[in-house]
Amino acid sequence: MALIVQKYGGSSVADADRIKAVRDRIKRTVDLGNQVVVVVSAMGKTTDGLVALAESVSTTAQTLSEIAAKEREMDLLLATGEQVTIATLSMALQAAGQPAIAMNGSQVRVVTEPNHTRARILYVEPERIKTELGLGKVVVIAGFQGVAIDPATGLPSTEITTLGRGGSDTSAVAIAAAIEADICEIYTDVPGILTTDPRIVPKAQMLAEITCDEMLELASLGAKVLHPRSVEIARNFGVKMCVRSSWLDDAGTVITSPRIGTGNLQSLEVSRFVENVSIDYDQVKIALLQIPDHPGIASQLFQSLAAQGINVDLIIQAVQETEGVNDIAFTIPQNQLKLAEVVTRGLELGASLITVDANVAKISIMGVGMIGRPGVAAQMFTALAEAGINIQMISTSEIKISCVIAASDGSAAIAAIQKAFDVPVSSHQACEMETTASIADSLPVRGVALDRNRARIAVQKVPDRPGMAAKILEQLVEQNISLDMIVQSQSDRDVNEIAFTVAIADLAKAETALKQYASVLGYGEVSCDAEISKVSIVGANMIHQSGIAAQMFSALADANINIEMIATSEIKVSCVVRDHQAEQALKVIHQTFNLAGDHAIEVPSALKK
Ligand SMILES: Nc1ncnc2c1ncn2[C@@H]1O[C@H](COP(=O)(O)OP(=O)(O)OP(=O)(O)O)[C@@H](O)[C@H]1O
Ligand SMILES: N[C@@H](CC(=O)O)C(=O)O
Repeated sequence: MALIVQKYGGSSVADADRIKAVRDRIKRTVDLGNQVVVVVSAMGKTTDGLVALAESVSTTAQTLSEIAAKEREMDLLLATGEQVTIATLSMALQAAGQPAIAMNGSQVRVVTEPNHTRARILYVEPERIKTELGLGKVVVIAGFQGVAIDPATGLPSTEITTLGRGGSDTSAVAIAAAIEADICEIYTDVPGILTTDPRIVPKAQMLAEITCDEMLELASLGAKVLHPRSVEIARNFGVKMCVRSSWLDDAGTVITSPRIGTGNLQSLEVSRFVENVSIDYDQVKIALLQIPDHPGIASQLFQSLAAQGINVDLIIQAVQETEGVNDIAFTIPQNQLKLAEVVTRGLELGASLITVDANVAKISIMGVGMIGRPGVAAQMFTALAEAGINIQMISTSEIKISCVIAASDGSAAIAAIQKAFDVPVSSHQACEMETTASIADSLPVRGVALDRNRARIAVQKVPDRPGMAAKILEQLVEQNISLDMIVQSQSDRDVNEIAFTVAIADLAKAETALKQYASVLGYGEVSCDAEISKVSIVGANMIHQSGIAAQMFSALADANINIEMIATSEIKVSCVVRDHQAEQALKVIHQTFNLAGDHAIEVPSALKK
């Protein structure tokens, strides 16, 4: 007998027929002798409808207190969607002779931080669930919602919170962790995790398994099949997880996590954000300043480096204040400097200047908990600034932030970061992410994701001195704005550009916050662009092969797609492109890495529309 959590997404419970199909699957699982806890989303597109309803009767909140008041009511409204599903599914089970009980987040006591519309789960009380299971019932729980803790008493209040869109996956995994379930099965409308979104590339291929790190990157990059925070909890608590179709009996995709969970059940989503810090002194930085901004430049450069077997590590391309030109900077191992310099200079790409700096080090912090927590990057930059250390280059991924600094600042930087985050130092190698089980037969690129929900902000003429990146980020952290793909490229001028992407919904708020401080902090224009998308490749085995980024850039160049920003990490390369070319970008990249299968994936919920 196993204890199983099954989560059914909106598409799986979209109407009465689907609810009956789900009922039958639950019953079959119970009849096999298992105990089952079910977590559900709102039916179909109910949540979208509720959001639209709210917008139709209210105005945009202006002040912070208006925003807070509206967000509280928004949570009360949105939480009703999931309650419809739990009650009807439980009734359907009872009618089929299966004892069941429906519970909302506050009845279970899914206790969250007191933040409306984006609360994080603090803990889930397992007692009531276990009691009902003991009585032979299926427990049907509303996902996406909880009850806020009362900061004054430290006890649960009566305030309803929601976890942010897509949050029911997170509810399911948190509940699985709390009741120590044997597995958490996520049922959706696709057969599992695919190499990309089958709605854009129908011949996307199924992955039998994927590592938590790969999944985290993909999920944060727009593969909405899993909420990134759910993967974070699964990884921290060692929850076994799989993604399957509620239309099929196929096994689906297993999310593997080699680590034994070390999380604290009393602070499920808010335990340690940063797991370790590492420093790599074997780095040389090459920067090409003011090269023409047109398709094919990055491709030519990195193809030529790859052809010589040069192992490029970080690649950063930032936006430039001058129209039509870009800066590209990258790092490579020390012993490849001469060759890389010859290759780069020989290409004559039209850069106004090529600079080489052999006295640099890369300091990185890593941790799955930093996703969606803007404060972590700011804290890192502040720690470096307080130690008087200048950051030359920044590149971020969802779970890692890397800064290039002067090699002579290395030990002071490590000490500052250790103090700020109370984390151990790992050797550079040990800090690498987990790789897939069978490196030999696993492709370097496992998935391609597209995030169309992003806008880009570039802050120009940022004085090149310690503390600037931290101060800029702090403005956004104060507004609770999450940013990603932070890119700062180094120029030889005494000013830098810092660019990053934010959710489109946060763009106006971010722009206002940054413009307010331009004169105080001494930076130049703040430019915003909502017409961009981010396309990314992810693969845990990417670090074992050179030329992967170059291959991606070439695919884009061949399709005449201009790359406007680049950021890389060990297991990911992200490019910002024009939004109208985004789907094409995803398709050509998927094709260039030969990721397509031999048949089209059916998405039943999409067929119905
Ligand atoms: N790499 C990927 N693998 C699988 N599906 C993907 C991928 N990238 C994007 N998707 C999309 O994710 C969709 C499933 O997520 P979706 O949020 O719609 O599920 P759901 O089961 O209705 O859950 P919920 O209502 O809780 O959000 C698929 O229909 C697919 O279009
Ligand atoms: N119903 C919520 C939560 C979820 O489905 O995961 C949403 O649409 O975002």
